[in-house]
Amino acid sequence: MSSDAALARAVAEEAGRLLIAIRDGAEEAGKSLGDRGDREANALILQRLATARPNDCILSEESFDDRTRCAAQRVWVVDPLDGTREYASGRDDWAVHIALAIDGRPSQGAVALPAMGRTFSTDRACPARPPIAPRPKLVVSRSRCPDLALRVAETLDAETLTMGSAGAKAMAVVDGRADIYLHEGGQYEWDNCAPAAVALASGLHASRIDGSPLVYNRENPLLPDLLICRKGLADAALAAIRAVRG
Ligand SMILES: Nc1ncnc2c1ncn2[C@@H]1O[C@H](COP(=O)(O)O)[C@@H](OP(=O)(O)O)[C@H]1O
Ligand SMILES: [Mg+2]
Repeated sequence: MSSDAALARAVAEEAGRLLIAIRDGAEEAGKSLGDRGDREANALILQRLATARPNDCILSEESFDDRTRCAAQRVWVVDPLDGTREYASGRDDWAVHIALAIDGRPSQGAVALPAMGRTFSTDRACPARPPIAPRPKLVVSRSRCPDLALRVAETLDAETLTMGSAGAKAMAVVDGRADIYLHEGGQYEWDNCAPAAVALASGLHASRIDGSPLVYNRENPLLPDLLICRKGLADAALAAIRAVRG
């Protein structure tokens, strides 16, 4: 039997190949293409996880949540297509997220970036990251950039980069293309559970913006803010967030 991380990686890559094939062959575009990608990737992931781990629960962005998962220890937290609007507009910054939360902790998981041909997972060695530059790079949502992030960038004298998908942004910090990913204003557990699991496993800081731990499998899956960054920047980023929030 494969490990939970290897399962997450294999299923995320398979869903990624399906999403690429759907987009390459699609006659539809825009929202209907995004909806089809969400739906078909979700069906594939649910089927694979149910077969491989029949006793586990699943929380997916694209499935009805009857909350039976709330009593379970092991819950797969799935976003079959994160960055749907980027996927549907032909961009590369979208991801497949598959994580396993155990007792609410983001324990194992994978983030596939199919259009970039890359998959990151909790069981793969942490990539060598360059030293933190004097002017760190802070990556933010391209369509819902929070004012807080811009003000923190100013406080830290950081350069800002914009990108779609929480997974794509978090993996940019994992592989050293960016140093900080900061979000507030709304996200759900499926948007950030796999990114946080991979970030933590690769030695990064990942928390809420008040510095408290990210906790999953809550009754209400709203998890509206997060900070993922190089450990050496965490104190400065949290202090800047506190200062800006007042
Ligand atoms: N303010 C907000 N409210 C709800 N969801 C949000 C949000 N900001 C970002 N998200 C979700 O977080 C994911 C990454 O967003 P972004 O690209 O803006 O960083 C997207 O997931 P989906 O693409 O799965 O819907 C998006 O819907
Ligand atoms: Mg999402």
